[in-house]
Amino acid sequence: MLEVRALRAGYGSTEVLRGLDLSVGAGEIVAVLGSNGVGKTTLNKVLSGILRANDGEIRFDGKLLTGASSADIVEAGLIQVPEGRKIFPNMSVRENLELGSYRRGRKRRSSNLERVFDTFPRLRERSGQAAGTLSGGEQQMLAIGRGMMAEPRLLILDEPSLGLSPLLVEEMFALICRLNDEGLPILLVEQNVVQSLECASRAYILENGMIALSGSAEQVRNDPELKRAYLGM
Ligand SMILES: Nc1ncnc2c1ncn2[C@@H]1O[C@H](COP(=O)(O)OP(=O)(O)OP(=O)(O)O)[C@@H](O)[C@H]1O
Repeated sequence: MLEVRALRAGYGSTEVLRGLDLSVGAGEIVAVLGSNGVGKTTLNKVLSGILRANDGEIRFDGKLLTGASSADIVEAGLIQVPEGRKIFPNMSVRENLELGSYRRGRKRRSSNLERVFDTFPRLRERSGQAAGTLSGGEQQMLAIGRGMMAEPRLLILDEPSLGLSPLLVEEMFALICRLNDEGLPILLVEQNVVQSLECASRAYILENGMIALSGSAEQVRNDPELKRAYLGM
């Protein structure tokens, strides 16, 4: 459903993405993995319409989205949960969630809210609480819940495990796997190679703005170069 071809993007004269190809099929969970500064966030900025591509193509269900506005991208169902969660700490959990559905009518908003509360009972329990008082794991759930409120056809997660304790990281990946089991396609952009490869069906390793390695999670996990560089084996 998502096809990215020969994508080039950067900041001024600094090119960060240098001809990147990737795809996500219906029902898949695909990981884009790489260490600090390889261009993961830059890729997400381009996919969400915040940063303009210099060259290449982004298609979603055949529709060309390169150069489209963020509003059109969201309308197409390509929904991103940004790195660092970007929740509003002084607003309640419910108000934060409702922002995710602000383009929908009241009825749709409230049925989306029920669906999110069913997926995240902890958010229901804390719906009236200021979002800033939630734990780090709960804030990440809130960010994902807000993404779900926008009725995603594909969910892009930018480093969802960042800053979480090991136990919460386990919980977060279990949640991501569950959302995908329920049929939601996911592009998982992560530094956590081990956990992501357990969850993903396919993976891409991003290095210097290009795909250095790709294949099934199994193939990528067993690649000798990856084992040496990322897993210290
Ligand atoms: N606004 C910007 N202006 C100039 N250069 C930038 C800007 N944002 C990022 N960069 C540079 O682009 C490169 C890729 O950054 P990017 O944030 O995409 O990496 P990343 O893989 O997401 O890393 P991290 O895991 O640290 O978020 C880095 O060298 C970074 O310094």
